[in-house]
Amino acid sequence: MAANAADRPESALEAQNLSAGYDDHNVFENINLDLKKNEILCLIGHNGAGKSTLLKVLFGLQPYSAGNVLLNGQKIVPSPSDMAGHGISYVPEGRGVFPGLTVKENFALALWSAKMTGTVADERIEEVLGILPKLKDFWTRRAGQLSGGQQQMVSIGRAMLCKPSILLLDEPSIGLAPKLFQDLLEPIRAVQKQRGMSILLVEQQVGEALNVSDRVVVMKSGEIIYRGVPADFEGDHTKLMEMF
Ligand SMILES: Nc1ncnc2c1ncn2[C@@H]1O[C@H](COP(=O)(O)OP(=O)(O)OP(=O)(O)O)[C@@H](O)[C@H]1O
Repeated sequence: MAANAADRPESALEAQNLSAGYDDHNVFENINLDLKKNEILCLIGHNGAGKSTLLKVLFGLQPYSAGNVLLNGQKIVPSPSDMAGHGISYVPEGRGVFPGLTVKENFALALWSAKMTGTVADERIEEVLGILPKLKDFWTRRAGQLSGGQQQMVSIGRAMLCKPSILLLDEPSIGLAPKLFQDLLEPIRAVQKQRGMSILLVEQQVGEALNVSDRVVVMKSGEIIYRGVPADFEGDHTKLMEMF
């Protein structure tokens, strides 16, 4: 019997036959990727495969030359401000915290730019500190003086302030030991399940990322060469790494 459309998980953010690149060179062509509601989809692949470019295109930071982007099944032309307005947060590779500001000030700036003030702002901060309580340990320190892992936590915490329905995370593990990365991912996974958030996680630390992902997609030289679930690898993610 054919699957009923109602049985299929709904799409949150979708790339349909998408082509994009830089200058006159396409990094990928006719890519199809569907981030479902309430899932963590892990996108992995070697350096230069096109993963960050795809994330940037989906958030509207980079144009595309062909295809469509769909948000909740509706065609859109993404722009960062519209995407933020739709409850989508993007955490770029390399953290992007304001180094001269304290963690508290980094959060205040994000709340101010999202036009959140007063008790709403206080509640959002409390909520994020509940998800990532370690932030309290360095709340009044300058972000630029924190370790890589602490800065990553600030960057992700800041992205969570607007209670995103979709989170685009570009290599949050960069510069982190596997244990620190695991410590960062676990509370995010917990809140993702609790709130029903969708996360597109670009990663190279495959083992840790697979532990918290629902599905996995492998990209190689601008093409998607594999789609599956972590259980396909029976805990041996080296099989997955051999693909790229
Ligand atoms: N701003 C840019 N201008 C021109 N080419 C770029 C630019 N950014 C990326 N590229 C090129 O696009 C291709 C894909 O890069 P991209 O950063 O998307 O790959 P990636 O899979 O995210 O790699 P990594 O894992 O190293 O971050 C690479 O060949 C890269 O050199």
